[in-house]
Amino acid sequence: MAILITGGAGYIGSHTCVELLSAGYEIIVLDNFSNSKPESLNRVKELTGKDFMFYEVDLLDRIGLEGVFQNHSIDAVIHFAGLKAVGESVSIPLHYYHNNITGTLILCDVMKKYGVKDLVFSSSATVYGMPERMPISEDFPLSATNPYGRTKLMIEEILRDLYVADNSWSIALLRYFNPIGAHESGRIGEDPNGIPNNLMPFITQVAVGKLKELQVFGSDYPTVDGSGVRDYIHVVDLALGHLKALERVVSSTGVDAFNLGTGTGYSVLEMVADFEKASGRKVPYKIVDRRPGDVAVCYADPFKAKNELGWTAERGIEDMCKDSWRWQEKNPNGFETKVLIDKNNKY
Ligand SMILES: NC(=O)c1ccc[n+]([C@@H]2O[C@H](COP(=O)([O-])OP(=O)(O)OC[C@H]3O[C@@H](n4cnc5c(N)ncnc54)[C@H](O)[C@@H]3O)[C@@H](O)[C@H]2O)c1
Ligand SMILES: O=c1ccn([C@@H]2O[C@H](COP(=O)(O)OP(=O)(O)O[C@H]3O[C@H](CO)[C@H](O)[C@H](O)[C@H]3O)[C@@H](O)[C@H]2O)c(=O)[nH]1
Repeated sequence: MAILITGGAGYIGSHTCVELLSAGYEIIVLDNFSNSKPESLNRVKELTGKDFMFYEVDLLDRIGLEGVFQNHSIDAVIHFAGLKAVGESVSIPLHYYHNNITGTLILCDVMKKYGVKDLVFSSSATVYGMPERMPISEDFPLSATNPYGRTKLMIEEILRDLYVADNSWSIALLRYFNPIGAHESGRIGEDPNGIPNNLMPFITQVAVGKLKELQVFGSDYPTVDGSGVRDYIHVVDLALGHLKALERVVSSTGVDAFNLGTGTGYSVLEMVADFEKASGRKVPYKIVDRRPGDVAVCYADPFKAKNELGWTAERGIEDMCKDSWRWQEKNPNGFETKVLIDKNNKY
């Protein structure tokens, strides 16, 4: 079976490519490298010993995208491509709406034209807005608190409308909780641009000495120690969730949402302690004010994914911390390989 992976050079996409290739799927990867590096795909090849086709194409480039569908007989699409930084989405909302929503509209239209109607979409737990209770199940009310979250919510609704209009589509909306960790080889992992927004890459960059100290956003939440609680999930477990969702979309029709989380929450201070234990490094931190827009606690009810997809997260917090650290320690500059320049400025 041939699967098109949009955004396949990114953090979750590259780990999913490894699992798909290892399971024997043929993959075709598309990315515009707006938030990733070609080196991640070289390493996917290295890790699996398998080759695949890659296209440097932007989803907004309809002609380029059609070229991919003309060259390959695609059976299904896993759609990761999108911009994901919450703060940036508040500053440049039009760019986020255009990239994420128009990109998805063009993708679906081209899929329709080429008779490909099986789709796995990267949604997010952010579509639950400020939930009133925990754990969060898929039937909770949906809302968004920033433009990024609204793109996910709008795309979910667009995909539901698409199914209503043509019920031969088969779509899985995967609502990820907080992906962390890396492939256990330490060859691929998360490589954020600039100062990380998310907790784990910030912690690893403090531990490796690139950043001075972690700022813990808030110590007065109604949680075990006052810091925010989240459902951290190992990126390899998340990747494996996509294989299960893929099996479902290719064998049925409908549109359905699934939480991909572990069902267990950890506080920021617990994460710091677990990371220090797993890495043997100190993570200096200071407590600062709450970050605007953050919820106190967020964790999944993962029952539906277990029941209907046969998927459960298996890797625990120790593996998540160890693997995040191995990746950071072996690749202090992410995928940027050192380039030696001689005195004549020649490579
Ligand atoms: N990482 C998280 O915490 C998280 C949580 C929930 C949902 N998600 C969603 O999962 C998906 C993957 O996330 P990730 O963490 O791997 O992010 P990522 O930025 O590492 O990967 C996304 C990839 O999509 C590519 N891309 C973006 N716009 C594109 C376009 N117009 N055309 C072609 N390629 C494009 C980027 O270059 C990048 O390689 C995203 O849709 C994201 O919103 C991520
Ligand atoms: O430097 C930091 C960064 C984060 N945190 C805290 O660590 C926890 C996790 O924060 P992240 O930024 O890593 O993750 P969020 O849960 O805030 O958000 C992430 O997960 C959401 C889904 O649950 C959405 O997908 C969102 O886009 C994505 O960034 C929060 O309590 C946050 O306040 C800190 O204390 N210091």
